[in-house]
Amino acid sequence: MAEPAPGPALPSVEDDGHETALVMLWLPAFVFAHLFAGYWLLKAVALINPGWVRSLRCWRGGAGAGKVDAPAKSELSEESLRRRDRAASLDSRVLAEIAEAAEAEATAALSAGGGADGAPAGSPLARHAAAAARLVSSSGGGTGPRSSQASGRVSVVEVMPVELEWRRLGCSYRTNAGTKVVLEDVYGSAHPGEMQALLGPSGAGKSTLMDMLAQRKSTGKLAGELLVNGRAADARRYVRMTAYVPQYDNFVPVMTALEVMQFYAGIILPRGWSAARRAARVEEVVQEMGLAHAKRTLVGGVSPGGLLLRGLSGGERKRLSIAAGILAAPSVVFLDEPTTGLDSFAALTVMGYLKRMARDAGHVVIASIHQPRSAIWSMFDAVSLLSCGRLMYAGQREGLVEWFASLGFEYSAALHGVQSDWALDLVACGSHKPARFYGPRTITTREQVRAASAKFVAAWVSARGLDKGAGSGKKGGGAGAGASGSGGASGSGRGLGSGGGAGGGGSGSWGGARLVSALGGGRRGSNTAAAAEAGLAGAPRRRGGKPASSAGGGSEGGGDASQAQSTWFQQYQWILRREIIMITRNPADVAGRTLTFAWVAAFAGVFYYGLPVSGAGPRLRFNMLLNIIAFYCLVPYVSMSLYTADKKVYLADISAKLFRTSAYYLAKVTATLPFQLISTLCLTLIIYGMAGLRPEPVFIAQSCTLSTLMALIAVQVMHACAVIAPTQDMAFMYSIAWTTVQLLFNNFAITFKEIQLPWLATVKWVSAAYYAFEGLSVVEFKGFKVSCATSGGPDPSGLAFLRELLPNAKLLNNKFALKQLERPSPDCVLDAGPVLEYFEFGRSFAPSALILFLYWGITHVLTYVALRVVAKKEKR
Ligand SMILES: Nc1ncnc2c1ncn2[C@@H]1O[C@H](COP(=O)(O)OP(=O)(O)OP(=O)(O)O)[C@@H](O)[C@H]1O
Repeated sequence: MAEPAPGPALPSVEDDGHETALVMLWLPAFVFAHLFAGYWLLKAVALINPGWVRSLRCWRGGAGAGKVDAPAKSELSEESLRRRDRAASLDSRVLAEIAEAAEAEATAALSAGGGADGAPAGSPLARHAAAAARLVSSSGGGTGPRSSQASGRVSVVEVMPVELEWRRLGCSYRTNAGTKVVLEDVYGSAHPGEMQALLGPSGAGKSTLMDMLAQRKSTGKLAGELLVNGRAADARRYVRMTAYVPQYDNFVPVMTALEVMQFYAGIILPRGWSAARRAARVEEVVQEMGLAHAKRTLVGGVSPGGLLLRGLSGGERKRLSIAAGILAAPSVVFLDEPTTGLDSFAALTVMGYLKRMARDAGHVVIASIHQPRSAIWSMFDAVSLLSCGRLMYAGQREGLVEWFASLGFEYSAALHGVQSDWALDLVACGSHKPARFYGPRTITTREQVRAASAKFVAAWVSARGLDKGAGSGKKGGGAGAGASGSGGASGSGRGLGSGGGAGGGGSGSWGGARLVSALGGGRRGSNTAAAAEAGLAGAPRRRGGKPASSAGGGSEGGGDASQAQSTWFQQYQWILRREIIMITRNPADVAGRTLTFAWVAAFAGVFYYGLPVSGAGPRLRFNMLLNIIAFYCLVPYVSMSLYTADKKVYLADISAKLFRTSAYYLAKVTATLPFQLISTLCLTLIIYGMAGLRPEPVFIAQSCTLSTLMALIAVQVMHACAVIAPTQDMAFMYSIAWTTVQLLFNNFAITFKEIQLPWLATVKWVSAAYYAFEGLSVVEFKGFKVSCATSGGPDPSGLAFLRELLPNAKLLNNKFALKQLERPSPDCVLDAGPVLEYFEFGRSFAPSALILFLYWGITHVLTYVALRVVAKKEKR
């Protein structure tokens, strides 16, 4: 390969100009990386820990200059912190009501009047019931649906009232032990303005029932029918007229409560709404849910990367979930155990808000709940009680005791305490129940559960005329099964058999014809502008608009449901905004990654600092180029937790059908790409400059392009693995498999022609490292001249040069060659090109860059397809 030839002036590390140019490459990149990361880090810290900023201002302004209103966190005792949080979790209106309720409690305790729920006057139960009643009565009594206008507020939207009825619901799974029936023959109904509890012992089937009612269940063998205003529910529309508030939310910890609401408003409110109207609706719901004081507070929690952020209290967070759920004024709101994880006071507050929301705006609220305390229990209008997948009772809350009394199971307030506790104890089977705790008669076996359930179902079916065939549409306070009296007693006129006409196509149902017409998009007069804009089932309707008349003749199937969603571009914009917030406010993301890249590059740069342009040059340069590629393959591992956290957020959103995957994916790429480019470029420039690779701008640009593409591929592969793999550990395994291929199949440590099994060499085609290494090597070595005489040291001859370049070469034993090379002339240069020939590297920059670009594109397609597949597989 030695080919003495006259050539251009050689670059040399000793050359001042060259060295300066390279320093000018890496030093600014290093400084920029720190300024850039520092900027985002400070912004994140200022948001996460405003106390620091306040202290900084104080310090800058001198003692006393920056008056701090609240005592610093450290100055507060645990108890005062707790009290402060508790006070902050309630708006003044609720506090006033609670104070009033407490006063009423005291009065009730002294008075001789009758207690609620049949509890003795003055008992804790009666006092709690009174307190709860006061808590939710902001504007007079009554349990029927009422508009928020009635309570003196003018709302931006109005809820479309919806009547639900479900019949013969069943669910079973195939298991190794045979078919497991988890729900059988479950009936029920729910009415506008009603808050209904799904109650039952653990494993009774509450979640299964709620998932079925919310039409979000896709596993198991499902049976039965769900009627919306007397008609079979259209799944697509139904999902849009309902909201499902899961037990655990999936909010981004670094977003404020207001930003969360704005995001949901941007996505789920109708596309035609102006920004001002959206903002008004957000403000309205924030006020409704008592979150006004917490608008600028971070949601908080554990951010991806493990940082624990202080934010909203448990109760506020739950209310934020509910607020996000009701933004689009859904007709039905399902809540999976809304009080789980809350202390009893926060639980009472949340349920108080829900109750008021149902009653004032006319939502149907259905919540599964475990052991509600008495005050919460008394807020429910209706209850469905399950045991072992069987329906034990469904109807007005007040009718529960009466129904079980008719079966011979007596309730005693003194012995059993809260009715809900008694009911749960009564229907729980499979264990011994001593009479001194449970009373003389109780249910202990599955057979007894089945018998009691069969009696209730028979009573329900008969009360609704379902046993005489569908379509009879029994209307009004249908009696039956001992619950009728309580239905009447509630003043709502809804007993066990009341409400929606059974299969009557709306003819006998409450408001059914009117609603069906409105859903179908009937007549779109100017006074129903919002509904027309939305054009969807259950879309928010402008307050004051008359309901669309049935004369419009529309049917439930006639509307253009797709108009209900925000446009693809709106979704893109809002997701983009959220993504930028997510990555810039998470110190482990943009700032952390940029700093990691900069320091990895600096460390490697010190290691390879000022590579010689002598015989050892090519070997060391190859080595360094391969190491750069290895860094690119390894560094994205630090972000694996971010990718898996992203997947969780995506799955939660997509299962709620919030947006399209394509909008999400493009927004994500748009948000992350600039930051990825910046950190990668910093890494490349720092290492390139410190090592002293070819200083000409064209080579720098080409090297940066190839390196960046390689880095983007590595990042994208990690992302794809995080999406494809079911767990983070598996994601690591998949990524390691890919990285291993990159590290082995690059043609350097072992060339492809040296691989003993020829078929194995074909793996090189999937090695991005191979394409990148070839491209970078060609850029570095093609036309690169190495001085024969620059090796220095005690032996400045070409022999020393050769020994550096080819330490194991047999050539060095050849006397003839040695003689020729012993005394190279001072202007002797060697072309490094033949080194490329040895590795069979010939592909020039452009095709290498193109291949890497396509590779990158394929990884994106793979990630996108994987996202769609996992979304489909997300079953409940
Ligand atoms: N995929 C499944 N395969 C088999 N059984 C299942 C499956 N999903 C749920 N189950 C069973 O269905 C029954 C009802 O479960 P579900 O979660 O609805 O009860 P739950 O009343 O909500 O219980 P909890 O109050 O403990 O959450 C349980 O016995 C559960 O083990």
